[in-house]
Amino acid sequence: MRPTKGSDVLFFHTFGTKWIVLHSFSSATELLERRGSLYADRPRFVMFEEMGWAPTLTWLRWGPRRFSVAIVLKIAYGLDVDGPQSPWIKLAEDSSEAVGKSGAPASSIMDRFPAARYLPSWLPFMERLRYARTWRPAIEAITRLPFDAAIKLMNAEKAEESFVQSRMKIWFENSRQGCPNRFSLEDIKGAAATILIAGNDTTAATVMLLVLYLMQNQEVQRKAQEEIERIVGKHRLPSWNDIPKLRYTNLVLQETYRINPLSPLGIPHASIADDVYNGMFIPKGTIVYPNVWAMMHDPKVYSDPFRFWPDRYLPKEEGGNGEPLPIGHFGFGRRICIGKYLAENSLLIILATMLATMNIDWPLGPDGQPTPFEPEWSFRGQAIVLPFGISITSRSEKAMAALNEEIDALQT
Ligand code: HEM
Repeated sequence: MRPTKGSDVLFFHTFGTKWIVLHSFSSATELLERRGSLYADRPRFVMFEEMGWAPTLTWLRWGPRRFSVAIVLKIAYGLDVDGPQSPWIKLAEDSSEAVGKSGAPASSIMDRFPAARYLPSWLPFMERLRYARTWRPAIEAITRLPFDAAIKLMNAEKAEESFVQSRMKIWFENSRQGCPNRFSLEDIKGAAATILIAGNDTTAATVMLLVLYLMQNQEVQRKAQEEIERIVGKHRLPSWNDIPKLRYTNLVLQETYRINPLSPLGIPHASIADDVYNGMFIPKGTIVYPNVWAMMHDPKVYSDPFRFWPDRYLPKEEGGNGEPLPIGHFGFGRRICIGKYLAENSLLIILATMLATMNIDWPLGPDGQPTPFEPEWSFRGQAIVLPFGISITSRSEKAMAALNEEIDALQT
């Protein structure tokens, strides 16, 4: 590979592995979207295999298993979370913890030298192998336990329509008729676990970011609340029909994606064949990281990029700066997040409901006044804000009554 001066692509070799990091929207769109079929593979995630992740869709190589993507959005198991003590909550929390702190995908010594997984884990430089082994039971539990519970419901003929149920029906029927199955039981388990993990963890982490930025930016919160009052009124909760009309609220979400993309370096792709980009030769098997963080904070695209300012996307005549909505936080091309519409809709209805029902402020200090503080972050793999204190007051009795009614209806 030969770099061109001032290139938006950084490349390097480490012990026989070729890497490129894409720093601009244009290089990421050209390679991962327009030439997407060439970059649809994943590198091998040896450390994640050690953690017990192997059958999970996000880490799968490109190939016939891709069929799962079309269907994985269906709700995974048909199981209920019956209250805050539900064992499924603890299970999901453990796996989130494991993912959140496992480091950037494909970046451990084992990913470079797969044989390193057989070295003793007590060696000082094998910290990530120790981490993988410590968390392996949590990953295995989330792959196995809800799946077993869904099968139990099926056997008792109590199962509701779910992803696992529909796939298992096909699997059993093919087996009964002696027809080959295009997917294995491990594929079904992995795809179902993906819904749970990829969906739960990312959405929850983004809700925490929304709360943080609303707390830190009181004027943005007021402006979004005014929009909710104008479109929804004060006497009911926002509904799905309101969502497309909540333009500023949507910009608050877009600005949250931009200012802190959860996967700052994306999830790496790998190239399937040799390619040439801007005179640069990219050999087959190169690991490709989109540097989403750099794209989202490029001062040539976003003025004052570290300022949380949803108005930046509004046209100039409306007091904004006409800047482009962020892309890349859900990935690129053929491996783009399949849950993006589900995630976006869930986040918008949560955000609109929070804005309608509560004022979010800094936590109160000993003097009873809102007291600003610096939140703490974890940047191991995902960029997530750690739990922090807030103060919440209800906005209107009617909105709170409507919220309580909804909660009661969910619990019965
Ligand atoms: C705010 C929420 C979310 C964010 C920021 C997010 C982000 C991402 C990113 C960056 C990727 C990698 C894309 C690439 O390689 O180019 C990805 C992949 C994926 N996401 Fe999400 N995601 C979110 C929610 C969800 C939800 C709700 C689901 C499922 C219900 C989901 C399922 C998946 C799956 C299955 C993949 C792997 C796709 C593949 O490898 O082909 N995600 N996501």
